[in-house]
Amino acid sequence: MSTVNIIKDPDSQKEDIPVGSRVELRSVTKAYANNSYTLLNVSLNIKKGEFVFVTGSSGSGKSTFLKLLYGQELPTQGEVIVDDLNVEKLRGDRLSLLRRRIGIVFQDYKLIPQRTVAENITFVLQAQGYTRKEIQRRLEPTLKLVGLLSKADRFPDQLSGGEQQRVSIARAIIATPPLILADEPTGNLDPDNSWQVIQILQKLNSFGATVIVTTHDEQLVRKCNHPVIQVKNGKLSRSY
Ligand SMILES: Nc1ncnc2c1ncn2[C@@H]1O[C@H](COP(=O)(O)OP(=O)(O)OP(=O)(O)O)[C@@H](O)[C@H]1O
Repeated sequence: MSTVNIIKDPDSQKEDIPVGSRVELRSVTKAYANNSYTLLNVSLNIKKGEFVFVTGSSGSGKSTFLKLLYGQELPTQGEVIVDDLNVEKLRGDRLSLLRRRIGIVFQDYKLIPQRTVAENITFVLQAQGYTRKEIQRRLEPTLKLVGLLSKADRFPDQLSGGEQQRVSIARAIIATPPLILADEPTGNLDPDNSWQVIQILQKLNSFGATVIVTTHDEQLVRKCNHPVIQVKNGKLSRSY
């Protein structure tokens, strides 16, 4: 397992991102209770440090794929591996530790309305027992990276949608996770804001994080030169 380094230089997060995670699906089938199957016997590898898009029509299974990676859903059959960990076998503390190594970004931001930008971003670190000093040390470079240094004291309803999504990215990455999962992060954004979000994710990827982004936005996918995993009829097919 790669180690999570600590942010040292406020002007450069490059040293802070650990070596990215490796992801593997081995003959995975996922069937929900009232449903035939969403994924059927799929195998897939995503290497450390890759940036991949996941596309597919509504209901095809994109979110399910991400949920399997962070243990929100368990496979009906097969194995889901993140780094050297079999996600299904993790329980309690070990599952929490895996989740600390994964930054998750959602389409609807999931910010706490009564808390400021800074509080939203640092809330998780507080819950994880980071010292106040360490939290402060991480906050500024993270705000800088997402372009929100001047808005740390605002509340979510005082921000645009694009800014809110950047807060949610900051929250996902402040602990410098080696794996970033973004589920339709641009689904509520206009093209300019979408592009900003993708550029931030690309920057984190250039620092070493493995990044997996689900999207419906074919234009965005075409604009970037990243591998694409298409989810269709229970299968995952990779473009390269
Ligand atoms: N908790 C659940 N219980 C039962 N069925 C579910 C559950 N979650 C998802 N499904 C079903 O699994 C299929 C895949 O859902 P999923 O959310 O992964 O698709 P998606 O590709 O992310 O869709 P969208 O693009 O609309 O977000 C759908 O048919 C959905 O109804």
